[in-house]
Amino acid sequence: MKILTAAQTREADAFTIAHEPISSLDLMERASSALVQWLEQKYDPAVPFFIFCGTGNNGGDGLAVARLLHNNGYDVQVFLPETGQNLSPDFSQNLERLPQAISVTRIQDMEDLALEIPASGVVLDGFFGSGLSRPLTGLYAQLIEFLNQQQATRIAIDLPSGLFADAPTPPGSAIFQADITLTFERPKLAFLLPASGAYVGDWHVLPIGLHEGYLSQVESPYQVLLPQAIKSLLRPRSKFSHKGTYGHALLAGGSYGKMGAITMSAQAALRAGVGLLTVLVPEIGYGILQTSVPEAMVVTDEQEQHLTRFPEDLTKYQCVGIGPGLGQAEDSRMALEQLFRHKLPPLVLDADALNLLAADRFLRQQLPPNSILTPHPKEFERLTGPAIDDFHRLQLLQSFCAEHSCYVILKGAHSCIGTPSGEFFFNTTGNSGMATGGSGDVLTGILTGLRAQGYSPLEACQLGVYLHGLAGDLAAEVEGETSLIASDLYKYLGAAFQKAAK
Ligand SMILES: NC(=O)C1=CN([C@@H]2O[C@H](COP(=O)(O)OP(=O)(O)OC[C@H]3O[C@@H](n4cnc5c(N)ncnc54)[C@H](OP(=O)(O)O)[C@@H]3O)[C@@H](O)[C@H]2O)[C@@H](O)CC1
Ligand SMILES: Nc1ncnc2c1ncn2[C@@H]1O[C@H](COP(=O)(O)OP(=O)(O)O)[C@@H](O)[C@H]1O
Ligand SMILES: [K+]
Repeated sequence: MKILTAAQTREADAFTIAHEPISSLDLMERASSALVQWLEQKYDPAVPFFIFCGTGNNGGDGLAVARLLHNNGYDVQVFLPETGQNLSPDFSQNLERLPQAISVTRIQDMEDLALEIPASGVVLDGFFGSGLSRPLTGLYAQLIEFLNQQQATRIAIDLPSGLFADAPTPPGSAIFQADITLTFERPKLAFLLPASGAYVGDWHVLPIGLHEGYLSQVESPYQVLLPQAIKSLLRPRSKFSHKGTYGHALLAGGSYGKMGAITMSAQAALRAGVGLLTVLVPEIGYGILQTSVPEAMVVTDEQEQHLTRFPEDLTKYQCVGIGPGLGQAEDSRMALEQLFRHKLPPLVLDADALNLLAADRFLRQQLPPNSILTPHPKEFERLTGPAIDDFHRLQLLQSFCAEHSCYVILKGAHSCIGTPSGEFFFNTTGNSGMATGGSGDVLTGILTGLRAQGYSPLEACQLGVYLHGLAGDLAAEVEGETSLIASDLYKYLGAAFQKAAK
């Protein structure tokens, strides 16, 4: 699903109004009805609503929601800061439509707000949405600060006020700290990035019937990965297939004290459906791998504690994954340099393989095209140099992928796949239980297993991040986020495949 910029959202709005056709006021009514339907499913009429409105269309939504909730028996109070700003026509119309019985408090300064908001109440933020043009100051900033201190549930309409939808918000700006954000039609880019996403809380997309004629043709480099798209990528196994049908993968890594990393990758590659798996480890890993992953074949380096060379001919493998637990010894770096000189099957590079690449510009330039790299933000910035903010990091991602013709999975709460052609795909599965050592090693195994089965690099990245996160979500339902550990991720991978195929 494509993500739209604030400017594209306005175009979608205007296109829908012109081509459905529908009046702007009726479109606002449709958006507000979608909000109310969501709210009524979650809260009963005993819950009081405190609705704060700006003077644009986000405020218009707030007023329409106030009327609709009131008409359905909810206790609603409205608060309108008076800053002398222009009123949008739909705001004015909804103000006229507001039933007399609803209490409206006009606020010129904070002293006008003698208000106790009970913890059981809900605060709705309708100050600003996609029309924010500058950081909030003055009365709006003071009101946001007041609301952010309340115990009540804070819900943002469309976007937390003060947050830019698709540009960095200057640090220190006043931003509504939402518990929940109910956004229209499409998630906003800011929701998916760590600094801005921290203000959004749980977000839900409410469809409001924006025109398909616009949505299907609009160009956007940003997309979110949703279940339908993932389902269509999964290839069923065929009855007369055999282990050769599903590829032979090689996973290389492990070093003294870090054999767990490559062991978990191996488990994950197998659970991802690869036909045959060989694991290349230093001598010290032989017994460990043979005992803990009996399904895998094991070849060892003559060096006891870390890898120093790769087999000359790797062409019998359909994918080679390198990095988990590898370490950064100089002879491991040289082995990688040697490796890049040969004809190679598709590569997945993670962890210390990335750190070795980062430390050696020459090595980076030899990176075989169509490789998949899976850095977390620190590993990523070792490769590209520091990012000023999350949006700049996306620019760095775009140029790195283009320069090296590779696919990079920038890992995080919404892992982002960058492609050589400049697209970004954000994952929507996963949870903070996965912030635990070894989670990334499991992802490397999944990607290697998928790529060996013949999935294209983009398909493997999309399926890999989605299934990895889904396994985390299914594991968290049983184990809880706190107790989730990386080995749960491959244990629940089978259930994730099954759920994704439904
Ligand atoms: N298609 C959809 O998705 C639909 C969207 N809908 C809703 O419309 C919302 C967008 O509405 P909107 O364009 O009127 O913008 P909104 O955010 O209300 O504010 C603009 C006003 O605020 C002002 N202003 C800006 N920054 C400011 C600041 N820092 N401090 C003070 N003032 C500031 C700005 O003034 P200006 O920049 O011109 O000086 C202007 O007057 C959207 O989020 C959704 O809720 C639905 O109703 C229907 C379908
Ligand atoms: N808060 C979170 N929400 C969702 N996924 C997360 C979260 N934190 C971490 N993850 C996922 O867990 C994995 C962590 O990878 P990484 O940092 O490389 O771990 P390790 O090096 O310990 O294996 C990534 O795939 C990341 O997307
Ligand atoms: K808002």
